[in-house]
Amino acid sequence: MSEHKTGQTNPPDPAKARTLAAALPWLMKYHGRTIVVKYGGNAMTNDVLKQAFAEDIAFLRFAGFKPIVVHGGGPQISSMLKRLGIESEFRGGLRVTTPEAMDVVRMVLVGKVQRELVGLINQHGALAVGLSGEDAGLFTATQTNTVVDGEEVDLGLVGEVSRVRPEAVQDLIDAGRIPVISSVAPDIDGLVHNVNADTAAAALAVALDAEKLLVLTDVEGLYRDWPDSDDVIQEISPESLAELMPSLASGMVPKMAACLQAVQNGVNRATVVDGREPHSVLLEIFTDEGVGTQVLPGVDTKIRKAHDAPGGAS
Ligand SMILES: Nc1ncnc2c1ncn2[C@@H]1O[C@H](COP(=O)(O)OP(=O)(O)O)[C@@H](O)[C@H]1O
Ligand SMILES: CC(=O)N[C@@H](CCC(=O)OP(=O)(O)O)C(=O)O
Repeated sequence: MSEHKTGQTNPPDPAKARTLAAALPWLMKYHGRTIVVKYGGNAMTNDVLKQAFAEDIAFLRFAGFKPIVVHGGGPQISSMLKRLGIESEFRGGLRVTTPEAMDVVRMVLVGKVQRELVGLINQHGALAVGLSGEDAGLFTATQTNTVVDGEEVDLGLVGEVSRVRPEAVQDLIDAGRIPVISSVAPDIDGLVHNVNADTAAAALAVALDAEKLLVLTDVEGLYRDWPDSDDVIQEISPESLAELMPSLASGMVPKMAACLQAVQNGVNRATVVDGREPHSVLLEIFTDEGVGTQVLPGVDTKIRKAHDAPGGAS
């Protein structure tokens, strides 16, 4: 016996259809294209944001894109180091990493943050697979130091990516999976180094010839006159960004260096977006302008008022 329910239903909402139809140009543009998304630790501080991020990544995959997640976890590492009573400091946006701290970095990134992201994405289908730079030779690191105020600072077990073997990631993408990658990597002798996640994401985007590098963080984009946050750089060419690099501070140094490295080496565009905004990944990909800072060749620098600045759009 069949049962029929009667009662009030809402009429179909034409606005929903318009929103879907408006996405068509971007669906066509990015169909089958590789997009590397760097998810920063500062943009994963609450559950609502994390769930929205996982939905966005699954959405991209079901829309026919090839998303790859490279994740950070700086604040999560700092809080674990603090709990364990291990001191740590940042110089030039990078964590000075002792062997003792390195154990914690690896444990938090691979064992905690990566596992959590994989679990959240897999709530939308059995798609995500976690890897680190140690898996299948994905990244080889070379120890690196930094220069702060003209002086070289020894960063300990910090590496930059000197070689990428993207085959394992490519295999996963070809199988329709979503790789979720932690930024720790061995050097040629097998000693594991701490790699900034922005740096790792850029290296992978270049090696995979990605269409786009999308970097989520906890600010609206690159502020022109930081620490003043009234004016956001909306678009900038690699040449103008290279000129700006020496004036940048803290976490923006590796982030903008990563965007520059990506665009200078064949990635079509790199964008820094505000990960405090739920669904910022979809907003950036399916919107023409006004979201974050885009680094792309051949543009004049374009500035806009910050959304939360006096006189800014809201
Ligand atoms: N010019 C700038 N524009 C925006 N943010 C800046 C700038 N210079 C420094 N910052 C700092 O960089 C931070 C982002 O880097 P970081 O903390 O490493 O983020 P994430 O964890 O997302 O990688 C911002 O929260 C801000 O404090
Ligand atoms: C060398 C270095 O600084 N490594 C970073 C790795 C994590 C990271 O990059 O996390 P975010 O993306 O959240 O900043 C660190 O130890 O914090």
